[in-house]
Amino acid sequence: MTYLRLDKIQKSYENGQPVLKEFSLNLEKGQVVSLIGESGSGKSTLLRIVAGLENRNDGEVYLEGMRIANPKEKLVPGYDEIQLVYQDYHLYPNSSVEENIARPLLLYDKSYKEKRVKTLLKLLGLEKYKEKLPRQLSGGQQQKVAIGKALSLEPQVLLLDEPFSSLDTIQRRELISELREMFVALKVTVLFVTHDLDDALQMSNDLVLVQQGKLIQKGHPEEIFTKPKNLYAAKLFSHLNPLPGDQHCYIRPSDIQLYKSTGIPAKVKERQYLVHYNQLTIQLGTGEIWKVEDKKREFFPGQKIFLKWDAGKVIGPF
Ligand SMILES: Nc1ncnc2c1ncn2[C@@H]1O[C@H](COP(=O)(O)OP(=O)(O)OP(=O)(O)O)[C@@H](O)[C@H]1O
Repeated sequence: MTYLRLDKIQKSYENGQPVLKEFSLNLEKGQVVSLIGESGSGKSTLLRIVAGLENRNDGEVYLEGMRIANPKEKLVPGYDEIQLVYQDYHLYPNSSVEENIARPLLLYDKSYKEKRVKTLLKLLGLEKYKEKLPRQLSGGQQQKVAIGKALSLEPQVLLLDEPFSSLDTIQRRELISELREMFVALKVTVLFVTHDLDDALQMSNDLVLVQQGKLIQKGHPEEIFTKPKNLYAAKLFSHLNPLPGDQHCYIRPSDIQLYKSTGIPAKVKERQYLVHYNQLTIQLGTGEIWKVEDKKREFFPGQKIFLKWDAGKVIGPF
């Protein structure tokens, strides 16, 4: 049986356009999936529906066969088994790290509570900060506390709604790799929402792309990179150069080989130093402006350049 099942979810807010359109997705136990979509594509709405915190118009959510009720059907909306973590940490400002993590366990047995909090502090590397208040911690550490708080009830499903947006790139990368290991160790099923492909790739190999409330494509990043279903999926991974005479087909900068004498001629307009290559802006004889990757860093503005690519790498038509 599928562990977490989202079945044809439909959602519109009052008098509004549909925000989610027949959205279906199946997750296995312990699977970590990154859901990527532009701002306004319905990602947060979807997570709130999965958590049982937002009413859906149609469709169902099941966790191990148990139907997740809409908030209007329940006295206390939401489920202990499904925890949602947001970007803003929702921590108790006057409680220590330890107390924050213990807070959802108020009604639990003291020895269980102590054991659980100790385990989470250790897993999250927060032992030495356990007495500190949230404001005495960095953004990354505060986010760890928020995740610890969400994990204290031993949820089976953790929903992460852009939880790292306020952190800088290095903090994000480190935190994501630590959390990824922890999620595997705890066998928790995770749906991670982001609009950042890098964050998504750091977190998991299972990607789901959402556009305007619809699931566009899901699968391994390599599959989406080589066989994107639409222009949005294709553009997520790199710039696309439109083929001359066929504006619906494209070639990626990384799939173009550069030569000094044979191939399709172009002229180098600009050169930008990037970490692994120089990005060249070039103009083709037909007038198109393209981006290409000069991995050997050998071309300069004003120079002639010649291009070749494998017809199999052409993307589209879209
Ligand atoms: N409570 C609400 N009432 C009315 N409309 C809403 C409500 N919440 C969200 N929306 C609308 O639903 C659409 C989807 O919003 P949602 O927050 O789910 O998208 P998102 O993909 O999470 O966006 P972002 O990445 O910016 O957080 C948007 O057009 C938004 O304005």
